Amino acid sequence: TGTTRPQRLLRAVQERATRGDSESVIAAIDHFCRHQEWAMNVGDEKGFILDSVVSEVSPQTALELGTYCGYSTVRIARLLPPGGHLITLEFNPNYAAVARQVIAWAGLEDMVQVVEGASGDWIPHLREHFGIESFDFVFLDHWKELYLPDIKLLEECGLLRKGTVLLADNVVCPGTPDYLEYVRKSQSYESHYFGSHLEYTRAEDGLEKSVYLG
Ligand SMILES: O=C(NC/C=C/[C@H]1O[C@@H](n2cnc3c(NCCO)ncnc32)[C@H](O)[C@@H]1O)c1cc(-c2ccc(F)cc2)cc(O)c1O
Ligand SMILES: [Mg+2]
Repeated sequence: TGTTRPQRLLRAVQERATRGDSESVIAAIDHFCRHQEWAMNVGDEKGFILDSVVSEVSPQTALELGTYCGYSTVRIARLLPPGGHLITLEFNPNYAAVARQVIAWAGLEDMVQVVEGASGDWIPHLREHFGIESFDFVFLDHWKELYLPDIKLLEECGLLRKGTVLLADNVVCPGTPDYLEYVRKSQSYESHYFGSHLEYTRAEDGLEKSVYLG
């Protein structure tokens, strides 16, 4: 019973990054994934696109589906405006435990709430539990076949408002065909594809940005 990859990723952060310096945490994870072990973080190339969308939206309320080790959580939280807050849902307790430590190492624990549990169970309770009216920004990076059911649930729960920006990872690799068809065909969304590459590789992948029109 050795360590898990997320635990080895966390150790790389604690050994290489400076406490409280979110840029060094991001760099340490990218270094680990390029030179030690590949891991399914959004990565630096797609991460740069994520940064630009988060900076443009400057969300007061943000939601992430699928925390994993907290890499994209740190990328988003470091760019939140004053008073901004990010809720990230993660149903694997071991991943959640690693993510909390990565987020704390980056010094961003005050802006982030890691919620342990399944998105389908939690989304209907976010308003009552966290006093959220609606989300300004949603990052989707959990199981790919759940992107579509989860945004439909967000719609039904009234957690999207005119102008809410959804950003979805992996719409090419592994791919999210039903989600893509829905947001690109629906009159309720204005969608745009940002071509890029699968994290730390030369394979094609990209992010889909979809603005909810109400
Ligand atoms: O599969 C990928 N991501 C999945 C992420 C899952 C994380 O999200 C958590 N999670 C899952 N479902 C839920 C849920 N709700 C569902 C339960 O109700 N509620 C809350 N949290 C959830 C998991 O516990 C993980 O922490 C992926 C693959 C490749 C890839 C590409 C090419 C390859 F060759 C290999 C791999 C690249 C990527 O960027 C990828 O994101
Ligand atoms: Mg991903």
